[in-house]
Amino acid sequence: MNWFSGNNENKPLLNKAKTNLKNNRTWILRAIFLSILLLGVLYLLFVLFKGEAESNNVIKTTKNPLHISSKATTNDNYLIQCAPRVKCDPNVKYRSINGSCNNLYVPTRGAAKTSFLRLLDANYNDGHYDFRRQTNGSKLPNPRIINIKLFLSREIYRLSENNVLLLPFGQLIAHDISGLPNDVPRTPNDVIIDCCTDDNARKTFAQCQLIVEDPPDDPVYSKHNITCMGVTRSMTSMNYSCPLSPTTFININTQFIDASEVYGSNESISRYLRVMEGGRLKFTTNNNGEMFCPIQKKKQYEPIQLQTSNIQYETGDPDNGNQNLGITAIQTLFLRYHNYLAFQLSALNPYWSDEILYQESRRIVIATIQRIVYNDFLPIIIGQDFQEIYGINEENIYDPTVDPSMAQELSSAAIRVLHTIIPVQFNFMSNEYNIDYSINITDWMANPDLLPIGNNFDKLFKGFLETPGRITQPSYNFFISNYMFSFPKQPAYTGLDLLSIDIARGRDVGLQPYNQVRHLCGRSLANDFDDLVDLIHIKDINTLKELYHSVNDIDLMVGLLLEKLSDGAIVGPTAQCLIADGFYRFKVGDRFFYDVQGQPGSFTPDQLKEIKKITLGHVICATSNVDHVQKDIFKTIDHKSFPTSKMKCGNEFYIDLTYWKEPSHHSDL
Ligand code: HEM
Ligand SMILES: [Ca+2]
Repeated sequence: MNWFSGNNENKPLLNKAKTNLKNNRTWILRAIFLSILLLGVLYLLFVLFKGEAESNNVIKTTKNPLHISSKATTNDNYLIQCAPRVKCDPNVKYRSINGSCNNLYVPTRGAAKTSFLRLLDANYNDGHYDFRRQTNGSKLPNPRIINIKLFLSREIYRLSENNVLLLPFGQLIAHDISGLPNDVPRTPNDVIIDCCTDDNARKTFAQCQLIVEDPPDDPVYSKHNITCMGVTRSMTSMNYSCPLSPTTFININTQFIDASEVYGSNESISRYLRVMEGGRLKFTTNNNGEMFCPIQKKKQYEPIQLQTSNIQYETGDPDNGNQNLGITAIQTLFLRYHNYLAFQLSALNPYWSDEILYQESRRIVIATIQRIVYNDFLPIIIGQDFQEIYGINEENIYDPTVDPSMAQELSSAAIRVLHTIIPVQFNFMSNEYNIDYSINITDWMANPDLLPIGNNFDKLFKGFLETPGRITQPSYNFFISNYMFSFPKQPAYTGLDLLSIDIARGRDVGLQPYNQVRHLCGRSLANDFDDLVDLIHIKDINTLKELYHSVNDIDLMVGLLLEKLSDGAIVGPTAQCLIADGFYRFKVGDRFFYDVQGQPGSFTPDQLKEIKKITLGHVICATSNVDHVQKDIFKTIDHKSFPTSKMKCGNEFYIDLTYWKEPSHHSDL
């Protein structure tokens, strides 16, 4: 209604006021003035709020322009449709064995036997399970041919400033956060089917789709008439009675960094591994009385070669603890460390129960591993500065909205770039720091027999500390690229090719091609091969053109391996981005992360101060006869040339647990 209209409704009012037309006019002017003022104030408020909201956005997006977020649409399907419903007690002090109840809002988030996270939706030809095809509809190039043409013959024999210890520690962490079992086809009588030799199986078993055919002119395999690698597809949610589409993969390990490879990712394994006395884990001893993991009664590990080893150890990671001598050694190290802590804590607190001793020791083991990962390991992998600007080093604030799960892109590609640091040899080093002997991959893969012999454990760790590692480069070493898990009945130098398997695995789990993932990590989409020149050498781009139909077809693993390294890092920008994303999640999304405060399981400030002093050097000193370790534990120091650059185990590496001593209750009894 118009204020000035002369309609009947307004007339009486106007009539009442007719005596003072001037007053009336003033009133109108005032009203107009007030309205304008009000509108002005409203506008000002609007501008202010809008500005603040925008600046908030600016803060959110510019504070960490490096952060990526998942664009996948299927991430919660497993949790919604198939994960068990779990009730949590928010006051529980210790993390559960299977990782459930870490996130109190979504209790199964990050737990063992939940799905991997996808950063980008799965890419399958049929949208469900069939391998991705090239953009022209043809099959993707054979992974072995990709290896031969791009990687195999370009090994760089320059040594790294990092030592070999980086390798077993890295693998230990990889197995903490990721477990994707192979789906091995079997006959109804449980006999393993060899997809390579059984033509019929190839057609009938979906698991056999991943086999890699070796080309007739293969530089290695053709000499031995080996024509095929029997890689099998991975277990899917279907194997866990959860049919989902697109195909979804289940991480059988807890997705948090929580030493699940030491304690197990489910209650039955964790119980089995415990003595149930003094908080200790089960162990065996060698002739010197030194501690090793318990020996498996029934050998479980499947690679054919292991069936010839006399022993296999039980660890919290049943699939991988025996895979190679390095991983078995570092598993043993942390078993010993747990039992060392349990013993020390029981001396301080004689009245603590087995359960408390176990849980408190476990809590310190986990904190120690997390500390080493974020303080010593990750800075080498993605670079100290990058880690800093990514915000991974900031004081920890737990954020329950951050999904702590392992990304498929990280597990099945980015972190596998570290397969390039696998060396050919391990050195066993004497007390006098001489190399006693060296063994080749063909002897140290799947063969734990050597570990408990004599002083091999100490000699191996001395070798790890003293031997320069392999530098990351666009190739795996020749042995792991041709002779992995060499087969007993085959000629000595034959086996599998880890690089082909890594490429094939990416297709198995439906990873998006390199261009898409690179784009997720902030690069503009490449329109043709030549646009990759910012990160990939022109010579490699030319080979990529020969192998793939389009720039949009390149496998993620292949692109990651070819990228120039980022400053200060040992991986290229896209792997760096994916690894940073993962380790941000494993930290900020973990309610029990060691430095989170205000949780029932938080360490006291004094305990935390002590934890922050513990390094892998402390662990090695506490658990072995190694007598000197370097401050930067992953840097090579030649003891003989620089004897003073290392520090003596003893006072320097003493772990003070007195802050775990509880006031005695005896007087109350
Ligand atoms: C001697 C050292 C190593 C050997 C022999 C080795 C070998 C293997 C093999 C055979 C696989 C299974 C491949 C497949 O079927 O897809 C694998 C998987 C994997 N590797 Fe390594 N690897 C080593 C070190 C490392 C290191 C240092 C890292 C990273 C820090 C790493 C990360 C991974 C990851 C994340 C997987 C997937 C694990 C899963 O989800 O089950 N590996 N490796
Ligand atoms: Ca874990």
